[in-house]
Amino acid sequence: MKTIIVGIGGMTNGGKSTLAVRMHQHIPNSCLISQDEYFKEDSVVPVDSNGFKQYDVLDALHMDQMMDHIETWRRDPLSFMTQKSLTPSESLSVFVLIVEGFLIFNHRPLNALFDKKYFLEIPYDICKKRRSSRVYIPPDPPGYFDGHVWPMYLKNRKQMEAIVSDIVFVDGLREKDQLFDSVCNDVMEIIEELKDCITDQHQ
Ligand SMILES: Nc1ncnc2c1ncn2[C@@H]1O[C@H](COP(=O)(O)OP(=O)(O)O)[C@@H](O)[C@H]1O
Ligand SMILES: O=C(O)c1ccc[n+]([C@@H]2O[C@H](COP(=O)([O-])O)[C@@H](O)[C@H]2O)c1
Repeated sequence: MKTIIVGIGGMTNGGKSTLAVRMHQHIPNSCLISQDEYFKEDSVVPVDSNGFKQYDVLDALHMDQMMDHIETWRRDPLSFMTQKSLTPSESLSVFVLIVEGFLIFNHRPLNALFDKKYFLEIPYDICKKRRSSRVYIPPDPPGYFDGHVWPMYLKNRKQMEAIVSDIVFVDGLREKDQLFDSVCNDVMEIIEELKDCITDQHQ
């Protein structure tokens, strides 16, 4: 049995969830873990001097819990799938974990686990526009994008680039189907190579 962990990182509204969900639906024996599901409760997230909640930092996330879940998958991907009510395919040779989120490459212990890293990027104006039509809980207060989200993106990206080198940057402006085809085909090629290795070992 072989495993592969694929990171779908990128800026807010870059298209991470859209791509990752579709990849999960397409790739046999894959599981999906989304960083958005690990945000701390609003009451414990600090506020800056301008009154903006500091959500766009690793400290606003339960990264310990996220790492525990990833570790559970690594120990036994088949039972992880079963626990998530996912049906394993008949060919059980390669298990795939897709990890999606805006700060996945900023957390060093997680960073070390990826076999392949993709980062979706879009320009400032498109990002601001996409974000303005999305409703978070709690919703973005007026001025939040320019006062917190964008400056933190620039800071986090700089930090990411200082600690990671092998990221494949993906243009998030590409049409959804095209974007999916290029990233998913790339991952499927890696899976096929791993399957060939397994076959060779058994011959
Ligand atoms: N390739 C794309 N082209 C145009 N719009 C997209 C694309 N990918 C995602 N979107 C749209 O952008 C918004 C944010 O997408 P989402 O996948 O939730 O982003 P993220 O998970 O990175 O925050 C959604 O309205 C989605 O439909
Ligand atoms: O999901 C939540 O609980 C949540 C609560 C407050 C804010 N967020 C925002 O979620 C953003 C990251 O998610 P995403 O899908 O936009 O990449 C980040 O920019 C945060 O400001 C998310």
